[in-house]
Amino acid sequence: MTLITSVRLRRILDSRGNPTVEADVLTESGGFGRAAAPSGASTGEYEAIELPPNEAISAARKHAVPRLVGEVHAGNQREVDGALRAADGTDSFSEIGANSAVAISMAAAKAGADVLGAPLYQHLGGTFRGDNFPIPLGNVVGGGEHAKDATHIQEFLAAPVGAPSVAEAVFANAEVHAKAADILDDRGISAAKGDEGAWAPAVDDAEAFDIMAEAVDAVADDRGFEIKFGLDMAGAELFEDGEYHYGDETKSTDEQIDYVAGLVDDYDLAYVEDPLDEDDYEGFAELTDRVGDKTLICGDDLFVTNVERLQEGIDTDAANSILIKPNQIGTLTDAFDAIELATEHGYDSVISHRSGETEDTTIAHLAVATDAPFIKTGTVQGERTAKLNELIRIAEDAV
Ligand SMILES: O=C(O)[C@@H](CO)OP(=O)(O)O
Ligand SMILES: [Mg+2]
Repeated sequence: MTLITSVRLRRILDSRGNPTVEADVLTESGGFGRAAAPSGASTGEYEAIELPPNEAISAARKHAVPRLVGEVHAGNQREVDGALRAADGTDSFSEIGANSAVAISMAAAKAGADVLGAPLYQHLGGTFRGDNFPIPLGNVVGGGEHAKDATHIQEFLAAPVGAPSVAEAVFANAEVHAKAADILDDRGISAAKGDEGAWAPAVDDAEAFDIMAEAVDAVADDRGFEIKFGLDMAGAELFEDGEYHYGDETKSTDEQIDYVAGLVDDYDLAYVEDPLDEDDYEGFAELTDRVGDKTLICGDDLFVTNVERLQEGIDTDAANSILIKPNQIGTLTDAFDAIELATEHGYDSVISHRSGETEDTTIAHLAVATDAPFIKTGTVQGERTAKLNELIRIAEDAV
């Protein structure tokens, strides 16, 4: 029934206006799935390789499509992803591109779900999934690699930890985003938007903390549930020649650890992603030892959704949370394996978008299917709301 009979690949636009890979997968019994690859700007050094879409498409047509069509079943994700790995032959998908691989992997999953007539989250997670929903971490203010002349810290994220439902959480994050605009306005600060729709004002990081604290408190009061905030520091982007650079100011690794530990206490941060460089397991471990009982210390560029890098983190107590980006590793199978390993060791998984996105909603389904406690997929802007609105629909059983 789910034998793959056709794989089509094309270039479409992503939210930055760059071309990306979209895949259509068809099965013997007429099941259809379509998915597109996202793309990062602050990419980790150890991520799977994204090729220029033209190259990724022609290489996948040559090497992968013949191993899929008439050969594997869309309903058997490990078989599909195994064929993609075999077709590529490298650890990093440098032959067919992680962008082709992830688009095909996700499209096959959707085709498998279509044959069953089941929503994707149920196909991926089984019938007992769909009652628990992730808390959405929403990017409200930011800069770094996602916006010029804005904050050094890449993302200030609203975290509606007390929201009674996923819909309430999604609406609360949008309100925090709107409240931050009001506060900026009151202070006479104009702000463009960064790649993910967050405000990108030319303020220093200290002022951004102030604005976030005020915005989340105001919306929490109004809504009547707890809203905290967190950060993606994208530490690897700040780190150069052995120091962390904040414009003209620099911090040594020890100073950076003290700084982040102080921020966790001062602002009661719910979440800190990539506080340190992507090679610094030791620094991560020290910070986790100091504040890991009060906040999530999450590895993005540190782990790159890779089970070997995650295992090293587990062995060294480097963090207590992992960011999961399917395109960082290339297939849904690999992403699932990372989530399972994380869960087994008490790490919280945060399923994540990329700064370059499409209307694809796979990550919303992945989060529900795996019972992930968090999802990071923006606050406003169509390619972000596509996932947030899909979560609301899943909660209502309306997908
Ligand atoms: O660093 C991150 O977590 C992501 C998404 O917010 O950014 P990018 O996709 O640019 O790597
Ligand atoms: Mg990150």
